[in-house]
Amino acid sequence: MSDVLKDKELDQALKKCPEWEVSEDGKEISRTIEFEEFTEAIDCVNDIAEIAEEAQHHPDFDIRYSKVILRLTTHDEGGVTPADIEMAGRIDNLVD
Ligand SMILES: C[C@H](O)[C@H](O)[C@H]1CNC2=NC(N)=NC(=O)C2=N1
Repeated sequence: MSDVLKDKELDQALKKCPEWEVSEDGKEISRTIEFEEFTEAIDCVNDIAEIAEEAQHHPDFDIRYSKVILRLTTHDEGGVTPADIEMAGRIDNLVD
């Protein structure tokens, strides 16, 4: 059975991660983090990379100078699963 969260389950789960928003197609969640400098953005990506490796669950990163856009989805399932919510929470703990 698929682990993909239904719309209502996803809305409920994101109450704990209010910085994250659902994409238009509902298949991923994203968060944007802004820094003063490019090097801070890169440091943040490196920190997140460490926990992503540990969890074997990896966000997509879009680095735009001092801004980092993170996207999470479970590729194998074609949507957002509890693994994405857990990673979003771990990222929040790291950066907030
Ligand atoms: C085998 C390995 O665990 C899988 O390919 C993992 C790797 N990291 C992953 N990361 C994310 N975000 N989604 C996945 O479906 C995924 N799959």
